[in-house]
Amino acid sequence: MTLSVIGAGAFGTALAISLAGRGPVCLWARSVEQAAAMNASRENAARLPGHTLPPSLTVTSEITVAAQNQTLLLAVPMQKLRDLLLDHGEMLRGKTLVACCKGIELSTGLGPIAVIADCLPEARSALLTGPSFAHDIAAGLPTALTLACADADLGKALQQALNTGNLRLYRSTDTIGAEQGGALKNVIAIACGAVIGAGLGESARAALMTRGYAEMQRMALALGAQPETLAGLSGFGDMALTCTSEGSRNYRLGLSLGRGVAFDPSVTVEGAATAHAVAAKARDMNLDLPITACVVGLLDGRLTLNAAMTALLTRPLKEE
Ligand SMILES: NC(=O)C1=CN([C@@H]2O[C@H](COP(=O)(O)OP(=O)(O)OC[C@H]3O[C@@H](n4cnc5c(N)ncnc54)[C@H](O)[C@@H]3O)[C@@H](O)[C@H]2O)C=CC1
Ligand SMILES: O=C(CO)COP(=O)(O)O
Repeated sequence: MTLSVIGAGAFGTALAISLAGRGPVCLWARSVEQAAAMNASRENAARLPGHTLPPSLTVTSEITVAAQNQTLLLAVPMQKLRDLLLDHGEMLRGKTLVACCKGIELSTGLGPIAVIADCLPEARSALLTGPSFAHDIAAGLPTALTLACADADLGKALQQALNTGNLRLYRSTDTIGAEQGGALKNVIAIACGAVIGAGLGESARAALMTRGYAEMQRMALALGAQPETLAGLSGFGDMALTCTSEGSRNYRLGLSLGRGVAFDPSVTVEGAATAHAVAAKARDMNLDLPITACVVGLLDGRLTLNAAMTALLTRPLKEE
């Protein structure tokens, strides 16, 4: 299987480095300058400094070159996925597209697989998601991810093609569960960061993770996900990583909210838009997601952290 990675951010570059250990990989950067700089320095200094690009990895800014390969990994932020698909629809039509983003589209409430189906119905799609920091993958450290694909045979082929020495892939046909787990855990990570940032303690964080997981299940199962998927790498696994590590940008945004300090708006934080998308969807579906609602209130500046904690602690007492 010949491979291209579309999007030369931290994650796209890390995946390309790992996959290049198996054979030639083409990495597409949208700017000519970035592609030239990466080819010259053999590093992605802007997004993933300190990791050398192997010789079998070529960087290009020509989508026609990247689209010569049949299987394309799409590693752009969730809110940019539709633009990418529409901008390059002619080139991507009929390809196998593996979404590598985590989130829910704000304008539609759709996850990555559904956005691909909406924009390019002829494309074959899959999702690669789970607990993994880009710098861990690029450093060759062990990671395990979920490869979700509704077409079981294609899923098996992709699992074989994308598994590398340090990247172990488990497959699933539950694309809804994988999409929802990867998206919703980022919202809970923001909440956990806020609690730690405000000095409310690790017991409070454990409570938020557990009740946050209950919220993730409530939404995902209502959409048709399987509970085992939520309990796997793409759900529980990624929540555990992102809610406990300062390596996570979502968690770091939460820390800033809890400490009352500014956060660099240029950093990709998927959970912010996703929290708003999920809260709107929960209203439409008549689902109660109190932690998500508090995260939205914090992000919008409508709620202080103390008010959010009071709102959560004074909810009616109920069975677990
Ligand atoms: N960084 C990480 O450790 C991990 C990231 N992810 C996911 O990967 C996705 C991408 O994140 P990162 O690579 O970390 O972000 P990043 O901020 O490092 O890079 C994003 C890249 O997307 C490109 N881009 C933005 N808009 C675009 C458009 N309209 N067309 C084409 N390219 C566009 C940017 O130029 C940039 O190269 C996110 O959904 C994230 O949740 C998943 C697992 C790990
Ligand atoms: O999804 C990730 C780890 O699995 C990356 O987390 P952040 O996007 O919060 O940095």
